[in-house]
Amino acid sequence: MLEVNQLQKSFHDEIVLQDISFSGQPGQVIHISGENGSGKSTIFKIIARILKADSGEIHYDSETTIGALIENPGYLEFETGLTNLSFLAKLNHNEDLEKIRRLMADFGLDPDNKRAVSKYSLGMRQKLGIIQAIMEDQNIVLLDEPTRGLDRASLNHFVELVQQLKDENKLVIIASHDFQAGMPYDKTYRLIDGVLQSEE
Ligand SMILES: Nc1ncnc2c1ncn2[C@@H]1O[C@H](COP(=O)(O)OP(=O)(O)OP(=O)(O)O)[C@@H](O)[C@H]1O
Repeated sequence: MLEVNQLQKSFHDEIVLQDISFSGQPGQVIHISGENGSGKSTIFKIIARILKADSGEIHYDSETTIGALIENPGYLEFETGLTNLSFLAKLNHNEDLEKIRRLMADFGLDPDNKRAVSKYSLGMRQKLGIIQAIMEDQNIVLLDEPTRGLDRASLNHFVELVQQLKDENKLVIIASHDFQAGMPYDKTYRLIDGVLQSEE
């Protein structure tokens, strides 16, 4: 479903990705760990086609949709969380308001709360970002440091959410510094010096 072959990427003279190859299938959960600046976000940006690799190839089916939480997504700061998510889904003509409301409520965000996103905490913003990456039933879900700022209950819900995505046959790829206990990982990699090392 996703094939990543021999990606290379440099910024100016700095080689960030030397040789990145891996593949993922529907229903798999993949973890990529690595230190700050090792290139995790760069891999996601290339898969999401925000950034071009210097060489190498990415293959996925033409009907595949990608959801992504990468770095700090921008929002309409003076609007509510629900308005923001609904707006983003409408841009793709793919709004399922009931689903958005349910995803928010399940994650402890009251969809009817009138608080503007500018007043959201880091964890609340992360939840919006995670919901945005899955609310349109995307087939491949890329989550970059998704658990930043999440409290214990939200972490537990996140683990359940990833299991649900797996059960729904999504391919979920998570990048983070550390290993989250209880996650249903099928493959784990460590990104070191621009190369992915399998941890199995
Ligand atoms: N647009 C860019 N221009 C120049 N250098 C960049 C650019 N994007 C990333 N880099 C550099 O590439 C390296 C990898 O960055 P990247 O954000 O992919 O790492 P990361 O593993 O996601 O880091 P973190 O864990 O801190 O989020 C860093 O040295 C960064 O400074």
